[in-house]
Amino acid sequence: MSLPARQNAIHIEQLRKSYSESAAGDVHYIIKDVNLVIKGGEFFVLLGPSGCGKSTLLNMIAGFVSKSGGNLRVDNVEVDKPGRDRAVVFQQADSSLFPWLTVRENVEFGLRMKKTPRAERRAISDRYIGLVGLDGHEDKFPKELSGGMKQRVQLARVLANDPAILLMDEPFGALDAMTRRTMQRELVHIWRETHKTVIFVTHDIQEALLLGERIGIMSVGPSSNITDIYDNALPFPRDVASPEFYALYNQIQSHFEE
Ligand SMILES: Nc1ncnc2c1ncn2[C@@H]1O[C@H](COP(=O)(O)OP(=O)(O)OP(=O)(O)O)[C@@H](O)[C@H]1O
Repeated sequence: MSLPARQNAIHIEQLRKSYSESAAGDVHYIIKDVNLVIKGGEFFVLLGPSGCGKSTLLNMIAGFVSKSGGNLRVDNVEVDKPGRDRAVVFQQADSSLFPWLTVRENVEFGLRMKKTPRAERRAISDRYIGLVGLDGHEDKFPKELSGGMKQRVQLARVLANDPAILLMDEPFGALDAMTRRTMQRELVHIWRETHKTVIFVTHDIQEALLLGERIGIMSVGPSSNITDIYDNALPFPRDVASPEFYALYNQIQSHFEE
């Protein structure tokens, strides 16, 4: 019998994406020949400069963007559309929350769609509202919340639907530094508690090192690719002031210099 941590693995082979083909038949690839295996339960960070194709790759795994070539399988099933096993957390929580619903109603929205009984819905929303630190705010509307609180609601809503794979596209990019640090800590806590597979996109090296078990470096586009993968076995909670953290930071930064 396979262990739960082995499920939800993602296999990517020679994956390509192009949006255009010139009259001469030249193909302009955004990403080209990406090969990657992500283990179930792993926290994987995709790190790369702006415009290199991180979101494109994430949206292909989500099933929002079709591939132009290669293979992309989740649990050995080829991805060709979005699925309940995968959920995306976007940078802007505003666009994903319903302004006319309270925090609790937003968190329970997917469960309502699935016709989960009321008592069960309540128990699940209580759990995740608590997990993201929003106890006491259940009856507030999005307009009454700060940016960080809205991002927590988005995360609680995604978690309430219990996807096996969390696809996070610079989810803390719009937050102030202190809130961002708190959210990073909470995400690590949630990941260690729920054993979900996480793919987290960022262009911030420190964020990548605070979160990831492995960090995949994407090259500058076009025809972007994952050029290097770093293992990050530093213990949690990670200490940005430790010599090991600093050494790994410098190693990764050297990719983006010149
Ligand atoms: N629908 C589209 N049609 C054509 N080109 C697109 C489309 N979506 C993205 N691109 C191009 O693909 C490239 C990669 O974009 P993508 O958003 O994946 O990069 P990114 O690494 O996530 O960038 P950032 O860090 O700035 O968010 C960019 O050059 C972008 O212009």
